[in-house]
Amino acid sequence: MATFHVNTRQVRSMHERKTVDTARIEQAVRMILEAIGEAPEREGLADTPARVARMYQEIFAGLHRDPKEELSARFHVEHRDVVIVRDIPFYSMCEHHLLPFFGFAHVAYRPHDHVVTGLSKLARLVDVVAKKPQVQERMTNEIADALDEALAAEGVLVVVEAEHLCMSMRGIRKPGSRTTTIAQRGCYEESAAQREEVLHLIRFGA
Ligand SMILES: Nc1nc2c(ncn2[C@@H]2O[C@H](COP(=O)(O)OP(=O)(O)OP(=O)(O)O)[C@@H](O)[C@H]2O)c(=O)[nH]1
Ligand SMILES: [Zn+2]
Repeated sequence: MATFHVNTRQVRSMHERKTVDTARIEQAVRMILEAIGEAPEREGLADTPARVARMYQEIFAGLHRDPKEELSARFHVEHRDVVIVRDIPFYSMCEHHLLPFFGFAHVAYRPHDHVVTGLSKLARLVDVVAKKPQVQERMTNEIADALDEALAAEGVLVVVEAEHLCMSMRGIRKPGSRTTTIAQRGCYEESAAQREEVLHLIRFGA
C-alpha cells in the first residue's frame, strides 16, 4: 500500500527547491480515488493523477514566492494621484476545502515621490498571491502589503470580490453569493474622503 508520510526534512527540501512534489501528488490522488471507491487504473482515470499533479504545479505556482518581486519594475513619472487597475480576474483555492474561489481584484495606490510600477505588474501581483491555498482576507492584505512595502506608496487600497465554490456547490449551497474584502494602507486608511473617492472610481469608473 502506498504511503506518503511527509517528514520535516522532505518538506524543507521541497521549500528549498521551491516546487511542488508531483510524484507525491500523483500518489495522493490515486489514494483519494481508491478511497472514494473508484478504480484508479480504469481508462478514464489512468492519467488523472499526473494531470492533477501538473495542474497543482500551475495553480499553486505562487507558493514560496515573494509577491514584492512582481513589483521590481519601478520608474519615475510625473504623476501624484491615484492609479487604479480594476476588474483584474483571478482564481484562487480556498485553503479550508481546496475548492476554487474566484472573482475580481481592484488595486489602487497613490505613488510616493512619483515612483510607479508597471500596470501589468499589479495584475502579476494579484496572480502570485492568488496561486496558493488562501483565504480571501489574507489574499487582500498580501496584495496591499506588497504594494505598500515595494513602492512605499502614499496609500494603497485593494478590494477583492469573489464567489467561493465551497459556499456554492456544497455545504450551505448559496450559488451567486459574493464576498467583498478590502485592505487599506496609508492615506486611504487615514482619510475617509480619499478612500470614498477611490471606492467610487472602482465601482463606477471615471
Ligand atoms: N473568512 C473566510 N472563511 C472562508 C474562506 N473560504 C472558506 N471559508 C470558510 O471556512 C469555514 C470553514 O468552516 P468549518 O466549519 O471548519 O468547515 P465546514 O464544516 O466545511 O463548514 P461549512 O462550509 O459551513 O459546511 C467555512 O465557514 C467557509 O465558508 C475565506 O476566504 N475567508
Ligand atoms: Zn472553502
